[in-house]
Amino acid sequence: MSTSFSLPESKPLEAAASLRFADFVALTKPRITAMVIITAAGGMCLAPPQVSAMTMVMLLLGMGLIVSGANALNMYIERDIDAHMVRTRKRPLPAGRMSPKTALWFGVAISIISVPILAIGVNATTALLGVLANVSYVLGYTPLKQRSHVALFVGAVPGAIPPLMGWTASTAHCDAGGLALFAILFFWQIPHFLAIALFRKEDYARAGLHVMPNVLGISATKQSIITHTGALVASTLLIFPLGIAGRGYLLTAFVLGCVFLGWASYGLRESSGNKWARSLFFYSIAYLVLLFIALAADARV
Ligand code: HEM
Ligand SMILES: CC(C)=CCC/C(C)=C/CC/C(C)=C/COP(=O)(O)OP(=O)(O)O
Repeated sequence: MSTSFSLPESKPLEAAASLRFADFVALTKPRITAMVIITAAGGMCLAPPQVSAMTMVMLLLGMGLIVSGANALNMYIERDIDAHMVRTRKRPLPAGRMSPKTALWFGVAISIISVPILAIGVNATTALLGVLANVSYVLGYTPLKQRSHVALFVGAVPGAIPPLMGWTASTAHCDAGGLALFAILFFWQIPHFLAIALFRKEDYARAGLHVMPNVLGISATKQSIITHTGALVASTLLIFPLGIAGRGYLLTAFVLGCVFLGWASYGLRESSGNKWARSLFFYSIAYLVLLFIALAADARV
């Protein structure tokens, strides 16, 4: 379904508006950033040689800054689109509480600062991956979102790089263990976002964004959720034969995965609507947290 529309500009900056700390925090998408940091910390704990406390601090600091910078630049580029969506219209830029220039410089500054922190404090491979993730999210995924629903698969690459960065912080190279963690995060993002795209399809259509339910339809989207959840479960099980985590993890990943697949399949019924999609999105978050707890608790290092 294509939608013709004209985008209103984000509100002009109110003269009296003073810059608030809370708005800078909002610009970093703090909840998503926190979760991304957890996946990076997980990658770091699982890789064979344990890193020093200083490397750990540098990775988490550098990761926090490079992800926050990417998110601020995403909000800068999407300020007019965000003004159209119920979910995003109260953000600092569309609401007129911050000037676009401030957001741009904030995003550029913290992205740049993060690079020497990662390169010197961690290692060159991890810094390079961070730059690749930041640039592909800001200059690849963000503009593509306005053109094609395929953007999701491009955006899932930067989203999957942080656990790999955690791994390379320890090993300095991308081997099978790091790539398995990358695969888990890559596949996890597809049902995570397609569930959101289902229960927010009207919001996305209003903003002119081409998400899968509005392009291929609801049924194809539900099928895609199941296929990618299947690939997610397979990649989580791969962790055991790779010797990264033990039987306790394997059992937990299997049970969590069966629940995910079962709930995704329940959605195939025509009557499963927004309520089901919203619950699948919430389960995706709980699933990832529990999976990483199981990984950390049963790590073989
Ligand atoms: C293609 C990749 C992704 C897309 C398109 C995406 C999109 C979104 C959207 C639109 C929301 C808001 C949901 C709502 O309230 O309606 C959201 C929430 C969330 N996402 Fe993702 N996400 C992606 C990847 C990730 C990754 C990699 C993580 C972390 C590992 C993550 C963690 C979260 C968390 C924790 C929330 C709930 C907190 C919040 O709404 O701020 N997401 N995601
Ligand atoms: C190391 C590094 C820089 C990693 C990048 C991590 C990162 C920012 C992951 C999130 C991936 C993603 C596509 C989120 C949704 O953005 P959206 O634009 O669809 O969300 P919105 O509509 O809420 O703005």
